[in-house]
Amino acid sequence: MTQPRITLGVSLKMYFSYQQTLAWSEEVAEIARHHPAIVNGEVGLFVLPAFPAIAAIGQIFSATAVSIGAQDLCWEDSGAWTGEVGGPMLAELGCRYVEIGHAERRRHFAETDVQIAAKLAAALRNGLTPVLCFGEEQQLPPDQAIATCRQQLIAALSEANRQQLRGEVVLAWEPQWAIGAPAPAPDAFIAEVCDGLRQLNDFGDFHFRVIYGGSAGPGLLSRLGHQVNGLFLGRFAHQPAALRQIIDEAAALAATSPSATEA
Ligand SMILES: O=C(CO)COP(=O)(O)O
Repeated sequence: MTQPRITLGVSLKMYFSYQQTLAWSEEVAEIARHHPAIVNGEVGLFVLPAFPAIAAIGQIFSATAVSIGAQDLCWEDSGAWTGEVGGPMLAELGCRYVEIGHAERRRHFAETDVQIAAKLAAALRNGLTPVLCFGEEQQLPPDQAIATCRQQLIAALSEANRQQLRGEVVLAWEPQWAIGAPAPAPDAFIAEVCDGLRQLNDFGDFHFRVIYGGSAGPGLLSRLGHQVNGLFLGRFAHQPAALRQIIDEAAALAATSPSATEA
């Protein structure tokens, strides 16, 4: 599958009820069916609902170019793991993506670097694209933020490297202090850290896309331009009209991407 020029992801976290998730998905599917940049694949959109809604939204998005995924997975594929969901079942349900290591899982569920690394390996083993979340806890100068993120990435990719797993990994950089905040991190800071992250090349043989998350919403992508490969959205995608605006911004950016002008 060719790579989209701009990638947009939405995690619905645990905000919506089951019925709200379906209603929101119907509206977003309607947008996606008609939006040229989604239809032609220049802008990629993936949606990560709560586990029980995966099958139903898979149906809703089935006639669109929107991909679906999960917000977590078990590091084991099957067996006596009460309450967990394994990669094989996610793949069976039509998931293309799976989120790993979100700050809320690290904080509230005490997920460790070792577990996150094992989950990332499980995702790749099952043909799922990991959306690897990482980011510094406190506000730091850009060079220190990059160094902190680098350590997290080395840890998260270590098990996949050890098992010589390969594939595409979406790097969702989310400074923890910018998650759930009124506004995203400052534009210049995002640009500098994303640039630094893209230049890191000591992680192994993966194909990376770097997307920014943390109170991202309409307007941000236009301001950042080609400094990011896309956005990972939370609350500010809850209104389908706001998401449509972000897709419009992504489409405008995709049309001016270096690879677009070369083509
Ligand atoms: O954590 C995020 C996406 O997973 C960002 O959430 P908010 O945009 O709601 O801060």
